[in-house]
Amino acid sequence: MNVFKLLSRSSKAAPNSPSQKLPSSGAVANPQLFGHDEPAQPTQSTNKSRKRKRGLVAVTIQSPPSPAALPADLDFFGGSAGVDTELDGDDGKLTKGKKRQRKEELKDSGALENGTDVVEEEQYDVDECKKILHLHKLKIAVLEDFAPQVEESREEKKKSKKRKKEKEQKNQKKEAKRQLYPQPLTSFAHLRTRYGISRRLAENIMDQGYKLPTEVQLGALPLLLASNNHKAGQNGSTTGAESLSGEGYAGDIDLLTVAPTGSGKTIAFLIPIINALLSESKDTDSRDGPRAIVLAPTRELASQIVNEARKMAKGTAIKATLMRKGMEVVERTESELIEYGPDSPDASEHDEDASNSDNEDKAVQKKKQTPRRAELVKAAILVATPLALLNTLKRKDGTIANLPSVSHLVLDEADVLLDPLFREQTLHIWNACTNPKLRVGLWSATMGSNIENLTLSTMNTRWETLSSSKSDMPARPPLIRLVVGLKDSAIPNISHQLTYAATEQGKLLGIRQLLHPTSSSSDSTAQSTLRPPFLVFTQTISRAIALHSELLYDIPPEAGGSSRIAVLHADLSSSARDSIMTRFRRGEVWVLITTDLLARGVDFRGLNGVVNYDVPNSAAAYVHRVGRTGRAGREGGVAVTFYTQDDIPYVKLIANIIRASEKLRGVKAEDGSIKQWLIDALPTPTKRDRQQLKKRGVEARRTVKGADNKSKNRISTKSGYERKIENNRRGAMLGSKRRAEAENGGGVKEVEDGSDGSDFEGFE
Ligand SMILES: Nc1ncnc2c1ncn2[C@@H]1O[C@H](COP(=O)(O)OP(=O)(O)OP(=O)(O)O)[C@@H](O)[C@H]1O
Repeated sequence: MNVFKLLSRSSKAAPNSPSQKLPSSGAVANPQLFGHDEPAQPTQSTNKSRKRKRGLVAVTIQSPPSPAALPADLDFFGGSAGVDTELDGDDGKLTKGKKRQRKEELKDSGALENGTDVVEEEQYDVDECKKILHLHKLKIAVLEDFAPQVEESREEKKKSKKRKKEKEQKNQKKEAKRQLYPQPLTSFAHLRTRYGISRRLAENIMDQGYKLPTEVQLGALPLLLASNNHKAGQNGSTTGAESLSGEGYAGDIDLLTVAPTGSGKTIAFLIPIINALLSESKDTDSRDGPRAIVLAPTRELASQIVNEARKMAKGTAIKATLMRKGMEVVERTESELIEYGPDSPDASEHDEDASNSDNEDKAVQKKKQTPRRAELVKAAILVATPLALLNTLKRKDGTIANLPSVSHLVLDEADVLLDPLFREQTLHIWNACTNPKLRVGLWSATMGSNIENLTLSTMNTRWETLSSSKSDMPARPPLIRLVVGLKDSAIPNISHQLTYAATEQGKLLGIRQLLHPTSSSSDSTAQSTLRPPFLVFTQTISRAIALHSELLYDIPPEAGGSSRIAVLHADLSSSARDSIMTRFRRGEVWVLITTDLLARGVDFRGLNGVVNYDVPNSAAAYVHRVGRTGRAGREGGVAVTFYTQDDIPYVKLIANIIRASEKLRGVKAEDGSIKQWLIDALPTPTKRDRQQLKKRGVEARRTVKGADNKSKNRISTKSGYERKIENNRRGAMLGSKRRAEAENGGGVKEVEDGSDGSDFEGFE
């Protein structure tokens, strides 16, 4: 079906003809954002200074598949060239022939050579490492300062201003010293040859069709896997980890990673965890509790991570599960038991959710039918939202149970998990992980310096507390920071449109124009025409619902009508949320209206664009919202942001992000979409403005509890005058209907027109 044609009602607008390449068309050729043009890996012939160490195995970067030019059709999220599209972990099955081919590829690259685990191979020398890391815009540094950050008083601050400047200059020099240049991972084949990861894990990575590591994988995997190997080395096996000690880091580390949206952070943290769990001693008892916990801010993101983990761990003993109500993470004494019966609300929600879960989850559900002890989570990897996990850890006396079995803690979207909204819950869970060997990973596309400080102080406090009770604490690992590209910036591979709509009505006209592009508009702006599927973000749930009902009938029946547009928000039940997500991923829904619930982490591979119907409440929120398109380096995504008079105090935040993103793309300031005159004209929001915006959103659109929010949430093209006339007319008609009914003793109309008259809404 030709979606664009149906929506534009134009015979001229052929989706394949415009020069615009869409994220939904075909597989991505290169998932990397930076350093495309130059070879990622210096070859022997081009670089004579390459050092060769030990036995050499030739490792080549496999050339990415040429993008299969799929039409921009209904299979929006259908990846090709081996990138699977399904939701659950059993997808991506390969035919025997393909499996053999994959194995051959691994074999060619040395990965399966003689069945040995670690094949010693060439290493880059320091200059080569620096060059590759620089090319891919990777910066890796040790955050050495473990001392808690002491708040200075105002006076002290003034006094020390001069001193600070000098200190900063010194620090800049120091920073250069603290930089690390570990071996970059230029091919997934190195995972076996250099780090000896499990064969099955390597195959699973290949099965997903991943050919080239993205930047964050290129930098993070060597750091984390070297750390894994270091542990294994301590147990007596020989590894290549020592070779990192010069310019990289050989020991245990905690890692804080800031990398662009859609750059593949999920597998960057999952691969080392699964590998570590696989190599940990076999006799680890699953009844001890989960060994890795991944926290994510929303249920949608958490269940996506579970799916990724299941794909990566397929065929191994490592299981991943989503935290659901009624599950237990730690054994409880009889007095602490919470009883679940068949009639409990938790049980009913669990029933609804079970359709998406694995056998293990179903087993939990069965046991819950009888009112007794809930089933203990047996999976090694537990993915949860902070509140869901904390609720199960809370004891009757208000204390929180410890999680000594957990040796890996990942905070995905760490900045939001450590933001006031989730901070308390997250820190409770972090502190409950009392294992002295706990390794922590913090991941996001945006990370304020306050989050770095909070991370350091949390680590300090935790360390001090543990050391005071344990005498045999291992040495404290350093916190390493990995930054890919420009910190806190939007991805460079999408185009941005900042559109002044003046009023709320103007925004509605604007979005209708996006829904019904004319052939002329599509021709003139072929580079940045927004095509379905796309996401529409509003500030509040009620505005999302209002916009949905306003646009419900905008899609022509021949294109699927109202079933093509849906709304998703936190007030819906879990099963309704799951069902909408599934329909959107399948391409049944083309326009999904939502709140910031879907702003972070959620991966819709072939999403063509994002509409900020209401401006986001921070620069970081903009980065995350627009990052739902342009995933894994896909070109052609469009981000449209409408703003009105009410938004003017805050728009500069977004304009600056767009400018930085275009600069990253190599667009000159004068050619960019944000002109200098606009930047000059827009007011700079104060710190207080920004804080207010973040906390409350744009005041004019806030939903205030108990107040009459009708006008704020009303989204309609009709003016107040038109609505008044309409209401009057409707009232008059209702009145005359009632009078007629009273005169005829009622029921006459029912016979006449076949309706019961209860929902009569005028002649139309
Ligand atoms: N090496 C790779 N090659 C191709 N595609 C990849 C690669 N690594 C990950 N991907 C794909 O990239 C997409 C984005 O990955 P992921 O969701 O992990 O991004 P992210 O960095 O966590 O994004 P966000 O910041 O929005 O959470 C996924 O569809 C994933 O399958």
